[in-house]
Amino acid sequence: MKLEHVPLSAAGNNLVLLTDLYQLTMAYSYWKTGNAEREAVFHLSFRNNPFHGGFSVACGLAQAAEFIKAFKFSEGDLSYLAEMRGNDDKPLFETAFFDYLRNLRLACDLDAILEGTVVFGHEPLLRVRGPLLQCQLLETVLLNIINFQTLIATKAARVCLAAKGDPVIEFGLRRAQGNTGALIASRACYVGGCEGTSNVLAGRIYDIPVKGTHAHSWVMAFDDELTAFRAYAAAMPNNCIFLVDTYNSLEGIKNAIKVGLEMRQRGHEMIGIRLDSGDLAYLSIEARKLLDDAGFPNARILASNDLDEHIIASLKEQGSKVDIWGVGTKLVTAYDQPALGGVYKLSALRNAEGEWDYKLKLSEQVAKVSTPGIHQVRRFHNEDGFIGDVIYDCESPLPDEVVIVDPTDFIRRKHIPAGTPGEDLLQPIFRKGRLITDLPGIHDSRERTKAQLNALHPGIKRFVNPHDYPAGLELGLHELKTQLILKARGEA
Ligand SMILES: Nc1ncnc2c1ncn2[C@@H]1O[C@H](COP(=O)(O)OP(=O)(O)OP(=O)(O)O)[C@@H](O)[C@H]1O
Ligand SMILES: O=P(O)(O)OC[C@H]1O[C@H](OP(=O)(O)OP(=O)(O)O)[C@H](O)[C@@H]1O
Ligand SMILES: O=C(O)c1cccnc1
Repeated sequence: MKLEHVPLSAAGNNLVLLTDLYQLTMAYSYWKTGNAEREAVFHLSFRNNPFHGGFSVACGLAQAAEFIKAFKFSEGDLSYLAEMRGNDDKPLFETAFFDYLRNLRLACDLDAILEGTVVFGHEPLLRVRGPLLQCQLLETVLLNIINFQTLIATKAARVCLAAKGDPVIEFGLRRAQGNTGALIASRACYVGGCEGTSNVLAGRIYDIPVKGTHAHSWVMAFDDELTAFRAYAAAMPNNCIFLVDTYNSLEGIKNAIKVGLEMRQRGHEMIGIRLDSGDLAYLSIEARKLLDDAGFPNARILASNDLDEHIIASLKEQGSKVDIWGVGTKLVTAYDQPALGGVYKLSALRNAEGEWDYKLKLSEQVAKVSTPGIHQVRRFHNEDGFIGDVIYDCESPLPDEVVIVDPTDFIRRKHIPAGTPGEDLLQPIFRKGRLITDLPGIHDSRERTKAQLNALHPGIKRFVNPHDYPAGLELGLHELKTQLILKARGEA
């Protein structure tokens, strides 16, 4: 049975205080200075694809939507805030602010790129529009949700690409970053392309197929390996993948074959074996020969042991005969890049005359200068797949012939001829705080990842020096940004 309501944490769905204190002190100050209700636009984006890769996979929208739906300050939350003191030992917040928070109902619009969509640096994954105070209160938790899940879905997609269509099972729970991190990592791994997880609660909560073998402790609990395999086959004849490396892998394979033949006489078939140490290329090739010669051409060879996309790719190149990959620690902890650097930036604010003031944050580094405006992303394609993404300002219609300008190097441009087909990626999800669409389920999001990766040129998916996918600013938006940079520096 699938759980009807997916709790976001042990505290239930209401995570309104899962934020940085400065969001609340700013919210209070917007309220106090009469700025709380000014209409604002923020975008959530990251600058660089993780793992030195050429693409990322968007993930986390489902949980972000759960958070927004449940957003409400409880009496307990307000009492806690009422106890906070400033450096003069007086209350940090006025009592009247708690009445404001008590009655606060989110009235923001959220537009988002769907889970499982491939995305690139600088593209807005989310656009939040609404009262300034409310948009501000969403910053930290949206970053927390989208940064981690996009990172892990991207890692999973890379591991699955390396496996070239072989099933990948996620085994990460025991070494994941806490139990909530493990659960949500299992979900992101499935969206990214894994076929299942060993994590039973993740399976129940998110409807992910749950799979597994057995541990070394099972073998060690008996006098010898053969006895252990026989006992497992007797107890669990319909789920036998024997872990063969407790003492000696080649002997272990032979013991698995012995027990597999005995199982056959009783009308059962072993699924296969698991290798968990040693040279996985050599051992899998030997295992395949032994299994085939013994009449088990369909027995599967599962490999685990500190795998990641690079080791899997190398094992494939070495001609390994592994056909299922169990990947844990390096996947769910994003071992080689533990965080995605997503940011959430204010880009437009209504002024007293009711017009938009476009906002930008300067930086010495070109890549860190934020982009002003109210953005949408149009993805262009031809019969071979995706050819380029343009970030444009919704207030100015796209020209017939689009010029995409690289946000970190304005000399690099791509021209998209008039009439090239394309779709807008940001889709309306919430209007005035109300969910207005059925979000795709986890299985659809996983299918989307597969289809999206198929539409990317292989050069963009390679692990070493991937080709840069053209994703950047529409020429008019680039020019507007340049003017605003010069103005902010007093050089206009
Ligand atoms: N043929 C291979 N090519 C590249 N990497 C491999 C190959 N075979 C195994 N590996 C990887 O090399 C690493 C070997 O790990 P390690 O040095 O801990 O040895 P081990 O065989 O696991 O020994 P232990 O008995 O301590 O578990 C693992 O990450 C494993 O996935
Ligand atoms: O290496 P990972 O990618 O993280 O995959 C998970 C690992 O966890 C288990 O080892 P562990 O030593 O914890 O238990 P075991 O006795 O069942 O092997 C399993 O055998 C894998 O080696
Ligand atoms: O089922 C397995 O083989 C498994 C589960 C968790 C961790 N390592 C292996």
